[in-house]
Amino acid sequence: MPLPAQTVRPSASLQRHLMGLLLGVVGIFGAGIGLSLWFSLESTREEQQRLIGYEAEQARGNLVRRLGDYRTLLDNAARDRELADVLAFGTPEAQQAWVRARQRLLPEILGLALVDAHGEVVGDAASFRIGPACQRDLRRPGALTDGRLLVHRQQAGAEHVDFVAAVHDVRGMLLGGIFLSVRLDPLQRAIDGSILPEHAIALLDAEGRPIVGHGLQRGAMREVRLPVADTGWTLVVQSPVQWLTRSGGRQVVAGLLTLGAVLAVLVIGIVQLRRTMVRDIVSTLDALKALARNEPVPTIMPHYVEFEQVAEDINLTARHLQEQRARLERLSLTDPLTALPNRRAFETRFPQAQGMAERQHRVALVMLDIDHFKGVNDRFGHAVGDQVLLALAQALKDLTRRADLAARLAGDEFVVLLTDLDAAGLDAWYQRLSDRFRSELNAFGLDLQTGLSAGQTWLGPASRDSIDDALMRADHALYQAKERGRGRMVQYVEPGSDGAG
Ligand SMILES: Nc1nc2c(ncn2[C@@H]2O[C@H](COP(=O)(O)OP(=O)(O)OP(=O)(O)O)[C@@H](O)[C@H]2O)c(=O)[nH]1
Repeated sequence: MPLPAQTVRPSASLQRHLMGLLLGVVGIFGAGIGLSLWFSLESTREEQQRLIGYEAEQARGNLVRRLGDYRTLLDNAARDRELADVLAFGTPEAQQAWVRARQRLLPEILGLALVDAHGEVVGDAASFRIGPACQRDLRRPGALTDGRLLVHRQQAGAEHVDFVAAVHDVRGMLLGGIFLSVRLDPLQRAIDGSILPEHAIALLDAEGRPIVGHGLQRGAMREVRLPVADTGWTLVVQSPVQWLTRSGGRQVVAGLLTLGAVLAVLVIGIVQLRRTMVRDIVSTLDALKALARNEPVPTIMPHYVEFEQVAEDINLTARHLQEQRARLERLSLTDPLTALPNRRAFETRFPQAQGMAERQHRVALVMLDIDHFKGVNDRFGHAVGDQVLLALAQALKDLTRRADLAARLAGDEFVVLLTDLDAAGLDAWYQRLSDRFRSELNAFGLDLQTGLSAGQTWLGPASRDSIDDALMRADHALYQAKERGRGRMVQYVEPGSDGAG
């Protein structure tokens, strides 16, 4: 009974497995590249931030020094006893002369004036280049003492920053002050030299309005803000956002190239692995199919050592199976008692004999039957009967040539195909066979009065003769031999022709 076909559904997919592997490697590499990109971005950001921070520090230092210069100048003047005297006791002319003398010494100064204790400019404010906005500022409470720097941008081309220092008498009484307005250009120069050309810088007042600077932008810029001490001002330095430094960019490109190379190697490797594995599996499958179809089994030569043991086992099993099949084939064509070819072997060989007959060879078919064999069995037993059969088989083996064929059809019935013998040769062969049979019986120690009857016919070409017809003719002739007293060979004669019977 054929075994039911079992279907075992596999749970894992090789392709999925390999793809998973590939994705895993890509993921790890991708994460590595992402991480190094992130580090590069961070270090670029930090580096940029550090650079503009350094620029801002430089600019603030320059600015504070420059402001300090003006402040010191003013403070020194305010402490001068001569100024206190001029303010307290000087005539308007003396006060004016004091101012004019100093005005000439300071080219960057826009305005210079003396102020009384109420914040009013002493003398003609316009001639000292003190505008109404500055005068207003001077009048506000605490303007002489709070040290605030005020920026005035009302007049284009005359933008300036105001410095004020209080002047006291020897007892510390407030006499008034000295007022100084400075153009913004020196402040601009103080901060300009500290930054790279592509960077922007600006000085903002307490309300965030620009005092000096250039190029400040809103939006995606890196920025550093530093307070300018004692002023309420803020210094801002900006640079366009640079995402990656050149070396960081190179690192990322190198990482991507490495990832690409690893991917390519992996993909090629996996495709190759799959192809080679499939080839190994297909060749194994081919061998198994050939085995199942009883065809010559090709020797499996696997590519991978992992398949070596399987291939060796299949090759060995195939060899064993082939040997067993050959043995079975031999057995199926061999009579088990006499080891002569059996009826199947005779039927297999018969077309070859017909071919010979077709090629003008004389091929004789002789059917043999042991005389009174039943009686031998009955009198001496089956074992002796077997000995008799073996004696005839031995005689047939000895007296048939390689091109001939002797087979046991059944029981005590044998058949022989003989090539290239004429009638006389056949008779002689029959005689030799009978004699040999008897001597074989003697050799077995059997003294039996038995002989051989034979019926003979010539084979015709396949187109006009068949195995059944030929056997029937030989059998008919054998029957004639029995009829005529046994122990003889009779040639088949067509009914109606001479000598028929
Ligand atoms: N010992 C033995 N006997 C067999 C074997 N096969 C068949 N037989 C016997 O062979 C005998 C065949 O006898 P037949 O050929 O019919 O009769 P016979 O006595 O030979 O008579 P004739 O052929 O007319 O001379 C039967 O008794 C079978 O039982 C076998 O393998 N061994």
